[in-house]
Amino acid sequence: MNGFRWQPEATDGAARAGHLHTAHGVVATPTFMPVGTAGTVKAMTMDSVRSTGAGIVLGNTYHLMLRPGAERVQALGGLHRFMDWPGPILTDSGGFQVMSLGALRKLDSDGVTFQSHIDGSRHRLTPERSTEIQHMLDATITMCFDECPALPAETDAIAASMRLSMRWAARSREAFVARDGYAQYGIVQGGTEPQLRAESVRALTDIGFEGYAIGGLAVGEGQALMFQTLDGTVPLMPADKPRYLMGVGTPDDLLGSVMRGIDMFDCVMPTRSGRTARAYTGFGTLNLRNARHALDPRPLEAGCPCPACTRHSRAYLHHLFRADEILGPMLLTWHNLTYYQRVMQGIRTAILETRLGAHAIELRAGWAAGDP
Ligand SMILES: CNc1nc2c(CC[C@H]3O[C@@H](OC)[C@@H]4OC(C)(C)O[C@@H]43)c3nc(N)[nH]c(=O)c3cc2[nH]1
Repeated sequence: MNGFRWQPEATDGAARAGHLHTAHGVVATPTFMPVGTAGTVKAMTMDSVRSTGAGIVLGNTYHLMLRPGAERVQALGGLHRFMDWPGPILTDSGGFQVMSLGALRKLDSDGVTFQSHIDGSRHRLTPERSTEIQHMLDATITMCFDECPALPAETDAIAASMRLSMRWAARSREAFVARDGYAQYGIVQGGTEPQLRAESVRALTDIGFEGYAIGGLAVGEGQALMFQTLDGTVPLMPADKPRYLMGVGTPDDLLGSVMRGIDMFDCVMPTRSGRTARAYTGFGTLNLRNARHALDPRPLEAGCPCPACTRHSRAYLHHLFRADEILGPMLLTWHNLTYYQRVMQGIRTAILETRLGAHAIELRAGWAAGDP
């Protein structure tokens, strides 16, 4: 019996609330996973990440294999000890980053050869090597090595790419070393084509994984097409396993995706925006570099428990960004991650109380209202 399991708790329509039990602790779902690409959630200490309410953080094969190197992280005790994060860690398999970051790359049916965007050195990733690297990192949740095709693309190109990813999923599963409380997720591909998505779900469930991700989305297709693809794909996925939508998204994306049956999310938005003075709040987003904040003594968001909101004013945050002070990105990243966790906690409570529909209307009204 693998100690890893997703325990359902309540449903409201297609939305689910539950607990993910792993070797590194239990996490409530739906959950938002802060992105810790190179072994750090940028501008945050692990204590501050924990204080936002985050349960799982993300790491990444591509970045860590290039620097400091998977063998070094393993020699130092694995990623949990390296970054001092005792909770669960999910690592992405690197394929997506090679396609979006690798300087030069050659894709073949066996894997991908690429040049590091850091120093130009040559590397190769295959399903076996990606799975081995994630094992060396001691990832709690390992992702299959896949190819995420750029959209829009011809249907036959999407089909060929999905079928390659399914062959790579089988090889990733073969290479996976099962351990109690650890998991490997398959990644559903197929672009926005319902039949191809259905074929991909069948291929992955035939192999059998502890969880299933939906990949190939949040690549510019837009929210309507993303939701339409979820509507056709999620009902085909195993109901008793966790569902992870990769790379998503804005708070509105999270709400609509939870309502369509998604349990897990990752997105660089709250952290990347925190470094560029964009604040996420219950009344929409705010650009703190804007001059209108220069003399505003109010907290960024009334009721937010984060240090930026409990100890400082908008005027101070505005000053920090105008002065290019490191504390600006630190405080605003802390705020944005806190806000994302509060959104997920509010959605989770609404599911437990079977009032997600009403809660969704309240959230959307707040986002539309703008700054009070
Ligand atoms: C933003 N939209 C988006 N991201 C996607 C990802 C990667 C998600 C990773 O990329 C970073 O977000 C840009 C995150 O930070 C690290 C830690 C690098 O990992 C996260 C995907 N990954 C795989 N393996 N397969 C996919 O089909 C896929 C689709 C995505 N769509």
